[in-house]
Amino acid sequence: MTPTLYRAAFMHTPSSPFTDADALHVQEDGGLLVDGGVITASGNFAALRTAHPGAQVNDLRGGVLLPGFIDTHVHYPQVRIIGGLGMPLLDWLERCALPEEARLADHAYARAVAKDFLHGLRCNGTTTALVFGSHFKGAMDVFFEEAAQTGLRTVAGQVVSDRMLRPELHTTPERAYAEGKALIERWHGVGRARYAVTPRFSLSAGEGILDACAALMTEFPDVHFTSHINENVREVQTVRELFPGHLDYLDTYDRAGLLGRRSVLAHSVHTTDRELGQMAAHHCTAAHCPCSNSALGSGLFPLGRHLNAGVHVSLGTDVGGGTGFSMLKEGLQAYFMQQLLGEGGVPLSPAHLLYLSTRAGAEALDLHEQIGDFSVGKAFDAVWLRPPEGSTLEAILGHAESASETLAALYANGTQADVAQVWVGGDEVHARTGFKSSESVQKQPPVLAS
Ligand SMILES: Nc1nc2[nH]cnc2c(=O)[nH]1
Ligand SMILES: [Zn+2]
Repeated sequence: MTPTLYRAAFMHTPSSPFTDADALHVQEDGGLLVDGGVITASGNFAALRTAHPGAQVNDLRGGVLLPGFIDTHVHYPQVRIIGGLGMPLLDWLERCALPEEARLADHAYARAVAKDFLHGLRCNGTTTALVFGSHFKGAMDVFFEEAAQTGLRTVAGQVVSDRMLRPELHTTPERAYAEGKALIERWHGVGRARYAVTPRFSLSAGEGILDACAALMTEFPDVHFTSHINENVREVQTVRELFPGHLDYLDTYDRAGLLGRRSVLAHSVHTTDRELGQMAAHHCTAAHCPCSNSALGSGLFPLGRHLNAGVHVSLGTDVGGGTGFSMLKEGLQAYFMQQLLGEGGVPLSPAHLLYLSTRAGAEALDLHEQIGDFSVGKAFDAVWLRPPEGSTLEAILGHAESASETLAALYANGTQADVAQVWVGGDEVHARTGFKSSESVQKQPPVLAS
């Protein structure tokens, strides 16, 4: 097939702005040559055009092209209950989340929810997600089937628990192991799907369930692990009471043998220094979910303490405790919360926000050799942000004087309405009306005027 040369103003962070002052890479009139879904050359458009005269040009000027967003904590069964405000975590679970999760016992209902959920991801420019699944195996088969239809990259797992939720959401260690094994064998590594072993949290998963999870991870060492940790003070206190012989919340996962390079722990708001030290030693990731932490009043994420301890941090929307699928909004809320911490906060630049919503997620999932930025050899996973004509964001971008200003404006103002087109591995997975790649795109000067 003829390679495609994408012409766009693009930005990406091939390294971390937390450790590299020059992490933000910008091409104002850039070119990305894509062959077989993989970026084979990257640089200035004119130079690439000369070097590759036979390539088919896809002109994406008039917007900004970013690597596809990577959401590292989002719940599939909760898409239809986004917006339950005014409750702390445990009340919200009981009143909003769990009744809806019980409805996914019905496969037809689960399929409709999966479609809504996957649509929410892709129309917000999210190309990869670490997905907290359903308690029901059937609803997970349905989810993976639907995800394969969309072309998105998903790392997802059946959620397992054996106490303190609702009886219909409880399983046994034997069933958790058997159903997890069947799902891994059917879906892990098939197309763009991967599997994550997913106990809901230690509050609802006794030692037998955690051991069943560990057995799966021993048998299938390249699967992922995800759960919640230290989100809410009442939750932390209850876990302490349920595991009197353990040092702390992290120790409940650690002693079961669940922590490693591919472990992503969501929230981590009330984490102790001992736990941070152990998370760093195990190379775990903390998935920061700032909109959810705000909506449920869980607390202000201590980003500086995580970074100082050497804990990797990524970003998650935590739909439906969170307030929607937009990783732009999540980045902005992460910025707000560090601002609110005053001197204890980490000042986040636009480059940090881009890194947290793209490359940091790829690192969390150990997929950074394949996705997360626009380096040569990476899959072409991308989101083209192009504000609608007449929008405020269009006016702001037209007057931005630097790449950093443009990026800040995108995070401060961008919404789903600005997502014009989305690709995974070079395949178009979403196009706003009027922006199909088969249709001719209106030619406009680059937003990043030099
Ligand atoms: N935010 C959030 N925290 C949890 N802890 C256990 N389950 C959940 C959930 O569904 N959402
Ligand atoms: Zn969650």
